[in-house]
This record gives sequence, structure tokens and C-alpha cells, in this order.
Amino acid sequence: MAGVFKVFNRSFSSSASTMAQIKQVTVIGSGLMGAGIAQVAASTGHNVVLVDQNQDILDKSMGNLRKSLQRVAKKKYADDAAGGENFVKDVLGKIQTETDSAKSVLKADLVIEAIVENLDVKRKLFKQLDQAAPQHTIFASNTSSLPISDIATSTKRLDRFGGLHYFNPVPMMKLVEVIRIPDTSDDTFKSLVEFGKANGKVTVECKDTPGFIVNRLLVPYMMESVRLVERGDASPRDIDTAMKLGAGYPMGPFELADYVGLDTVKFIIDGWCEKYPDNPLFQPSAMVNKLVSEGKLGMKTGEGFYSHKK
Ligand SMILES: C[C@H](O)CC(=O)SCCNC(=O)CCNC(=O)[C@H](O)C(C)(C)COP(=O)(O)OP(=O)(O)OC[C@H]1O[C@@H](n2cnc3c(N)ncnc32)[C@H](O)[C@@H]1OP(=O)(O)O
Ligand SMILES: NC(=O)c1ccc[n+]([C@@H]2O[C@H](COP(=O)([O-])OP(=O)(O)OC[C@H]3O[C@@H](n4cnc5c(N)ncnc54)[C@H](O)[C@@H]3O)[C@@H](O)[C@H]2O)c1
Repeated sequence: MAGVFKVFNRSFSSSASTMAQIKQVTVIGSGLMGAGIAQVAASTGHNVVLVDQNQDILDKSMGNLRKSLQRVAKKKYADDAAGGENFVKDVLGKIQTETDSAKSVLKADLVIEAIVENLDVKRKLFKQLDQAAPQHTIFASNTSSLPISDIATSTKRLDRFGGLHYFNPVPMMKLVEVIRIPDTSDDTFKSLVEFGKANGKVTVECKDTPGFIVNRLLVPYMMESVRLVERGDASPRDIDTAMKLGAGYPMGPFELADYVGLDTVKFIIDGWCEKYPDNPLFQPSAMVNKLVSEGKLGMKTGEGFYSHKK
């Protein structure tokens, strides 16, 4: 057993460290995850540039971000409304928006990518960023399921590349998975761990393997739940009730799939099935495919396994 744990017990020499302190963060993609990451980074004192494809998307994201911040403030400053308002104002003041991704990284210590789960699109983005960003800038992807190495090889900074995997909703979920590829330097890895901690999160380390820790367990569980329904064994509602009351999960698998986004779930399972076609845990589902083809992506479109229309 000792050998199994060996890789995770590396010791780092702090005296030789050139570990960068991360102050300026660029978050690319202002969707569900990017907006949450920007919110948490700014709430913990970092200056953030939030990037998306156009200003309309960014304006909508900033609106969602403000609402989320107000929810946090309501709790944090329960008896101090003015303090809560100042908190929201201060955090928003630390976030700039930008539509030009090359320009957005000019001063960045760290770039966190949270765009669509598509390898070619991510590689194209990082190749462009690699030419624009300063030498010291660390790159990280928030990918749910793609190999970090496959994304990193689009750049010439493999030693300054890693994975930072946050969870949805970012302001509430306490975990960040930190992924290193064989070329990630100790200093880069340490900086990523420190950044996760500076965000107020608990960090865990995992090798660059499909789904890292959480999704490697969670996604097959969600797909197996769908297969229960496809076989006619139980309804989504009953499965959700069973897993909440019988296993203590905060959401059942169908509520969670709608929350994560069925498009994201489909991207993940299709990608793994293509790469590992013989793994029975990585098989796609006709039911998920149909919902996605109908544009029923879960909470973000108002309908998925459930209707979320108000
Ligand atoms: C696929 C990817 O790669 C990986 C993933 O991300 S997998 C998904 C991981 N996430 C999960 O498993 C989430 C499971 N669900 C949960 O933990 C909980 O249901 C939850 C934290 C989302 C919501 O909590 P819950 O008690 O069920 O609901 P709710 O009453 O709406 O929220 C409780 C409090 O959480 C806070 N909250 C929830 N969402 C928030 C957000 N987006 N921003 C700020 N605060 C939020 C609020 O303070 C809220 O209190 P409020 O109602 O007074 O505003
Ligand atoms: N949804 C989740 O629960 C979850 C959790 C952890 C990780 N992730 C991962 O995070 C990433 C983002 O997921 P999401 O759920 O936030 O997606 P999303 O669809 O909500 O947001 C993606 C955003 O990226 C923008 N975008 C796309 N291409 C871009 C480009 N070239 N430049 C700038 N912006 C671009 C889109 O306009 C969109 O606003 C994915 O890799 C996903 O797998 C998702």
C-alpha cells in the first residue's frame, strides 16, 4: 500500500521556491462556473478580469453574480445591512469584464479557463493565450472531464499548467480538486493549492485521470440512475427522494443533473465513451441525448428532467 500513496506524499522545499503570489486572476467563460469562480476569487481579495464572447453575456453573468453575492451578504451580514451592501460593492469593484481574451491576460498571474467542455475549443483558446500572457502566468483549466495534458499541450508552458476543478455552486461548495500533469512544476502546483486555499476552499490532489475524484464517481452514478428510469424500474422523482432520504445526498441524481446541465453531462459521458468504449460505466443514454437535442438542458434552460419554469 505504501507505494500507492508515495506520489501524493512529495515534500516541497520552500527555501528553493519561486512560488508566485497570485493577485491578478483572469477567468475565461462567464457561465455557471466562470461567474462563480470570479465571485469567489474577488470575494477573497483578488483582482479579477472576467471574459466572455460578448458584452451581453457578460452583463447577464454580472447580474447573476450580483444576485449570488447578495445571497452571501444576507447571511454574512445578517444584522448589518449597510455592511452587506459595502461587501457587495467592494467585491463587484474587484471584477472587470472583457471580451478580448488576449488583452485580458496581459497582467494575469493566473488564468482559469471555464469555457465550453470541448477539447478543440479549449486548445485553440490556450494557444492564443500562451502568446499573449507574460512568462510567469500560470494556466489552469476547470474542465470536468477532459485530460489536462491534452489541453496543456496546445501551449509551450507545460510546467506552468494544471487543473483547478471547482464545484457548482462555487460560492457554496467547499472543494477544489488540484490536478498536476507530469510536467507541472512543484512551484506551479503549490501556487494552485495555495490559491484554492486562499479562496477559502479545501483542496485535494488527483492525477490527470478521467473525472479526477468527484466526477469519476458522480457521473457514472448519475448515468446509472438514468438507466434505472430507462428500464422502467423507478421514476426520477422516486429515485431522487430515495437518494436524499436513504443516502443523505443534498440533491437526488436527476435534480443534480438538471443543476449541472444536461449538455455538460452529455459532453462528459460522450467523451469518455469515445475514449474508453468498453467501459460499461461510460455508456451514453438515449434519454439524456433526447433531452439535449430538444434543448432541455436543465435549470439553465428552464427544463430538463424536471420543469424549472417559474
Ligand atoms: C460536473 C462538475 O464538473 C462537478 C460538479 O460541480 S458536480 C455538482 C456538485 N454540486 C452538488 O453536488 C450540489 C448538491 N447540492 C447542494 O449541496 C445544495 O442543494 C445547495 C448548496 C446547492 C443548495 O442548498 P439547499 O439548502 O438545497 O437550497 P437553498 O435553500 O436554495 O440554498 C441554501 C443556501 O445556499 C446558498 N446558496 C445556494 N446557491 C447559491 C449561489 N449560487 N450563490 C450564493 N449562495 C447560494 C444560499 O445562502 C442559500 O440560502 P438563501 O436561500 O437564504 O439564499
Ligand atoms: N456545470 C457544472 O456543474 C460544472 C462544474 C465543474 C466544472 N465544469 C466545467 O466548467 C466549464 C464551464 O462549464 P459551465 O457549466 O460554466 O458552462 P456554461 O455553458 O454555463 O458557460 C460557458 C461560458 O463560456 C463562454 N465561452 C465559450 N467559448 C468561449 C471562448 N472561446 N471565449 C470566451 N468565452 C467562451 C460561453 O459564452 C459561456 O458563457 C466546462 O469545462 C465544464 O465542464 C462545469
